[in-house]
Amino acid sequence: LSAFARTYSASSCYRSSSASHVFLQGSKNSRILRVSRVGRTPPGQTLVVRTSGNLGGDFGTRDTFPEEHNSTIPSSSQSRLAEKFCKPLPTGTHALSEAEAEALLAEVVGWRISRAHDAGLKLQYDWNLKNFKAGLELFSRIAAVAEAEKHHPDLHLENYKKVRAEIWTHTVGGLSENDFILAAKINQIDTRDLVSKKKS
Ligand SMILES: C[C@H](O)[C@H](O)[C@H]1CNC2=NC(N)=NC(=O)C2=N1
Repeated sequence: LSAFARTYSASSCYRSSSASHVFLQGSKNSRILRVSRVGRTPPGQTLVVRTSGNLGGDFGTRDTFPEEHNSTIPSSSQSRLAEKFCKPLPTGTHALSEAEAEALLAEVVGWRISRAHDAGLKLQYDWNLKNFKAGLELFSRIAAVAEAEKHHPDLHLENYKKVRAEIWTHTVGGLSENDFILAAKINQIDTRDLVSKKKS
């Protein structure tokens, strides 16, 4: 791999209609890359993309790219969780331990675990949106996923365009696999038309 090989924990990588573009949706924003060649790239393999410029901060790189670099397609584990379904938990199910939660966290790009001192663990994700209406639109897209899964996040819309989702399993008072499944499905929501382009 070239010295500039980068491994992106992109939440999803898919081709737009024109075969010349691949869309890498990163943890916070998304960028369109001009692809020098498009081939079938199964998850876990390396997709060679040619960028027309700097990818910017959300992929964790700030230096300008040389002509070509390599991105690794996210491992299939991310889609593994997104393909599962939330299920009612048997009574007495325990919340995941911190170690179990950390292990699953690797499969939900951009989410973090919050450890409120007196409460159980929660998953959190923040979006910076274009405007207030985009925030409400994101709420309704998340609501569709939550209703389908019968598993619901707390949603906050503050400073008119910042949305935070918090997920935990009320019945166990902490995290369960259901929370990570919901987070993985939320990661599949296309937010390109809602997120703010500038970093803030
Ligand atoms: C009956 C209904 O499905 C249950 O009350 C669901 C609703 N949504 C839920 N959402 C979350 N986050 N935790 C739960 O325990 C939960 N329980």
